[in-house]
Amino acid sequence: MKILNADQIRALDQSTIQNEPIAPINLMERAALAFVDWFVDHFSDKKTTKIFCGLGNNGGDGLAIARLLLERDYPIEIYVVRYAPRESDDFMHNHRRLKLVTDSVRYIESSDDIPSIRHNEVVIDAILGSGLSRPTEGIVKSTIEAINRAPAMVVAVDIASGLYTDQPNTSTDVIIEPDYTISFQLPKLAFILPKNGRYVGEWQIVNIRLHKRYIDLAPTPYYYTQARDARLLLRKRDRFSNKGSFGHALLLVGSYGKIGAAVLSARACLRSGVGLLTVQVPACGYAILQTAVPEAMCLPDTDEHYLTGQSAVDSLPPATFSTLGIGPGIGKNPGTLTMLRNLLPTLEKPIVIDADALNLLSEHRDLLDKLPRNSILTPHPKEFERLTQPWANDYQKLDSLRDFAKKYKVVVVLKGAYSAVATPDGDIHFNSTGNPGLSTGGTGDVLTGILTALLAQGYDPIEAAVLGVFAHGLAGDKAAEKRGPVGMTASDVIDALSWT
Ligand SMILES: NC(=O)C1=CN([C@@H]2O[C@H](COP(=O)(O)OP(=O)(O)OC[C@H]3O[C@@H](n4cnc5c(N)ncnc54)[C@H](O)[C@@H]3O)[C@@H](O)[C@H]2O)[C@@H](O)CC1
Ligand SMILES: [K+]
Repeated sequence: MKILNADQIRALDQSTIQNEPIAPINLMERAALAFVDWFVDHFSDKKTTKIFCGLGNNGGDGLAIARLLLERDYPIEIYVVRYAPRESDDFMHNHRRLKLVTDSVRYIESSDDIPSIRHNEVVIDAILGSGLSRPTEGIVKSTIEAINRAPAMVVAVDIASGLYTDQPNTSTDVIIEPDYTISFQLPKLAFILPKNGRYVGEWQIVNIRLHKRYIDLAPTPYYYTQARDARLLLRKRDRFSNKGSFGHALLLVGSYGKIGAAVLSARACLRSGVGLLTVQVPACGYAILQTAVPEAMCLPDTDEHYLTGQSAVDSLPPATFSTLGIGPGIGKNPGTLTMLRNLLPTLEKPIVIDADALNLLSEHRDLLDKLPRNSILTPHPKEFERLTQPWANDYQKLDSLRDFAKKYKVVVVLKGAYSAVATPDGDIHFNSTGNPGLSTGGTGDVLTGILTALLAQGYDPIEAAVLGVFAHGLAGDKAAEKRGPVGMTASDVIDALSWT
């Protein structure tokens, strides 16, 4: 699914109005109805609901929502925040319609007009939407502050008033802090960025049938991966395939005390469809790996505690494997650095790089230029910061992510809520699955195993990253359903992996 910017959202509305065609007021009605459908589902107990409306089309939505909820016998109080002399045409239109069913529209012009809000009430925020162009001030700001102080549930229409759709807010901006945001048709970039969490709450998209062709043609670097997108990427297996059809991966993983990382990445790789798997671990990990993961072949390194790339037994040269996954648990021993230094220039096919392999890259940046094109790097934000530099806000972080992926021609998976997959072409795919339970040791090793398996099977690296991150998050969600986000472990994530 695409994520469009505020200008494109405006143009999309216009395109819908012209091409469907539909009168603007009817499109607003459709939006209001979609909101109300959600609302009556979630707030069926008909608590007193205070609706705060601005003077633009977000306010127009609010007035239409008020009328529709009145028709459904909700106890509604309507407040219009009068911060400017003029209202939008569709606001006026809905104002007239509302007047036909109720007289009790109240106006907020000064702080004295702001009503008190009690804990068993619900607030609908329709003050400002995607038309926001400057920080909130005056009576808008005071009203937002009063709503934020109130103990009531708050539901934002389209986007929280005061939150920009696609650009950074400053730390002094006053913004609604909703429990829910119900947004129209497409997610907004603002919803996906960590610093905005409290200005978004739980968010949901409702479909208002905006012009599909406009959306299909609209250029954007931002995508949001949902189940149907992931499903399209998943390949079917040929009835006549054999284990040779799905590649032979080599994992270079583990060090003394961290053989668990090797086991987790190997198990995840096998659960993700790799044909054959060889795992090279320091000699101390040999018996552990052979016992814990009997499906994998094991190459003990000549070093007891660290990977050096030298194997005690004969093996294929790394470049002959379908792909490699390097990093989980390897540490930063000088011998391991030498291994990486010798290995990278010999490789031509994309590989997966994680954890301490990334930290070695950030400490020896000349190695970045030696990465095989389209390799997948999987940093968490701290590791990514070490590879680049600190950022002032989430938007700068995205710029930095995109620049890095383009410069080194790699795919970067920035892990976290809504993990971001940045491509060498400058696109960013945000993931929709996953939960805070994934913030536990070993889940990164699992992701490395998954991505290595997908590359080994011949998936294009961007598709592998988008699909692998989605499947990893989904398995995390299934593990959390069973154990709760607190109780789940990386092994539960592996057990919950499914590719259907
Ligand atoms: N255009 C359409 O056809 C549709 C629009 N919809 C609604 O329309 C909203 C966008 O409406 P508008 O473009 O009228 O914009 P808003 O309702 O978000 O804002 C209204 C106007 O307030 C002014 N403004 C900007 N920042 C301000 C600030 N900080 N303080 C005070 N005034 C400020 C601007 O002049 C802006 O146009 C969407 O968020 C959505 O809720 C929906 O009804 C769906 C259909
Ligand atoms: K709003």
